[in-house]
Amino acid sequence: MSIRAFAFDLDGTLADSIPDLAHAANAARRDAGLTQLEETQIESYVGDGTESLIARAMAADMAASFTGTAGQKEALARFDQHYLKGLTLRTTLYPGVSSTLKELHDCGYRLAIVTNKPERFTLPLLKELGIGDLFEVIVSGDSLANRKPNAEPLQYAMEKMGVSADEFLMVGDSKNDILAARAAGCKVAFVSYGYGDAKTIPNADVTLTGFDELMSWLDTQD
Ligand SMILES: O=C(O)COP(=O)(O)O
Ligand SMILES: [Mg+2]
Repeated sequence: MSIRAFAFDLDGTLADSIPDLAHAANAARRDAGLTQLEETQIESYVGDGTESLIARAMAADMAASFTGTAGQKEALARFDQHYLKGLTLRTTLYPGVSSTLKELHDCGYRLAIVTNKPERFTLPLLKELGIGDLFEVIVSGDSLANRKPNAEPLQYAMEKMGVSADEFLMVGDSKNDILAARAAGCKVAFVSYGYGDAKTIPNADVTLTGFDELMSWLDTQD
């Protein structure tokens, strides 16, 4: 079966959102009287949703988890305020993303977003980046009971678009994207320019070093 539909991860795949995420996380740390962290350190905390990002960023510890303490809730509220004020101050689409998405859309492929980012950030971010109208399904980290690496968001997107797993390709930059695709039984492309650590990433069906390589890979499939 050939590919008819795509699910795209957002952070680290379509958009380089670290500068604004790091700025907001550091602003939440400043509000709590903590020192500023390097962007690269905050980058390593992204991928499991905003609550995890905040728990890790406030503790400066990858092993920290969000347990809903008063301090974490306060930090999350502060982060929300800061991030919503500047979702796209320094966030940009990666090279080739806009043109490739438009080409896929014009060719009749069905496009979805499957991100762990909460909906309150996902929807305005896609709009500000000028690509929101290209997607017929947008599944955020808090849209359903489970998020990636669970199969549920991909299964939901496939059902909404009426495509089967062998017609569906997940494109993402993290372990969660690959595990979710495997759990849902669909193919997966790993983009190596994102935030995932290639050393810890399970095997994907294809690795793309640039987003526009998707078109040439697609030509090889049937
Ligand atoms: O916000 C996150 O934790 C990650 O978002 P992503 O799933 O689009 O990479
Ligand atoms: Mg990602």
